[in-house]
Amino acid sequence: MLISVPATSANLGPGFDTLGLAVDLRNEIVIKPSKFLSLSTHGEGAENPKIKKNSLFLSIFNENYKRLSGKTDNFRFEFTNRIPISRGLGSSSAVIVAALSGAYTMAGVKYNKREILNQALRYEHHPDNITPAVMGGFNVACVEGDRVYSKKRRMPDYLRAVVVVPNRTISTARSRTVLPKMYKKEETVYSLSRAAYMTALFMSESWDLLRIASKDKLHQARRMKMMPELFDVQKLALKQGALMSTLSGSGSTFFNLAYEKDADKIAQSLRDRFPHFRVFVLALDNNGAIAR
Ligand SMILES: Nc1ncnc2c1ncn2[C@@H]1O[C@H](COP(=O)(O)OP(=O)(O)OP(=O)(O)O)[C@@H](O)[C@H]1O
Ligand SMILES: N[C@@H](CCO)C(=O)O
Repeated sequence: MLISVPATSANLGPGFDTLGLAVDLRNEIVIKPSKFLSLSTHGEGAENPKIKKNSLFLSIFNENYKRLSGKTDNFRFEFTNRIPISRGLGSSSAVIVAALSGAYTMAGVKYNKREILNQALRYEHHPDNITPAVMGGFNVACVEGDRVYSKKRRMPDYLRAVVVVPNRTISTARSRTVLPKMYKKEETVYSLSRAAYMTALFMSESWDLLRIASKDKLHQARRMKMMPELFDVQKLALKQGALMSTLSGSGSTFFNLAYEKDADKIAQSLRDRFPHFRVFVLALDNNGAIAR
């Protein structure tokens, strides 16, 4: 059994805990029945003993496999990690969604994506990464009770994500602590109006107005101050023709949306100026989590 889950970029500027999209950079997990529990890890984090142990995946997989099958069985798990860890590209969501998809599949229980998404909300309480990780595409999502309500729009193949991955991690839990408990009405309206406008732009493929719509006053600048070089990343990406340039999730990655024809030029400028950061040009993903 192969499970594959894409990386995701959440918030997209003003859509804090609400908007997100999937990019074509996937973690893959092969799961096979086995006499003993065994794990192998390749790629991102493979040198880190905590990641190799993958207690996040195992605890969710085991809890749900037992819930669904009534049994405790052993498996071999082969992880190929391509999503940078703790960098704002939804690495934790990918693990959660993979563990749930794996548990349902190995237990032989039929499921739909909505079921996986609602279960994933138990482990990650904001829906903006888990929704595109499950569904693919651009998603607007809200939570009511213990359910995610979301709407997906497929992304066209003439756009690219130019993703700048700094060499330092920022954990989501820590990055949420730098945010205020209360916001001024002006800041709230500034971001709320842009999140609504941005949703309309994505839904109508009006890319050229994203620069205005992607500005935010709730979280970006406050978080970027933890890594001030990010202000220069944003300035350069926009100067080179990015349609929008936003902190990806809680950081440290920067997400730039661009027309395919501009993407390589933007990426090269960013590589030249920030040689210590990794820069990827990625297609957008419309498939979300896959199990086969
Ligand atoms: N491939 C992986 N294997 C094992 N654990 C992982 C893996 N990817 C992520 N994790 C766990 O998730 C944590 C990172 O979650 P965190 O929410 O801080 O970052 P993120 O999901 O990459 O960022 P964001 O939510 O802003 O997009 C890691 O510290 C680790 O515990
Ligand atoms: N909406 C979340 C995304 C990161 O998981 C945040 O900004 O904290």
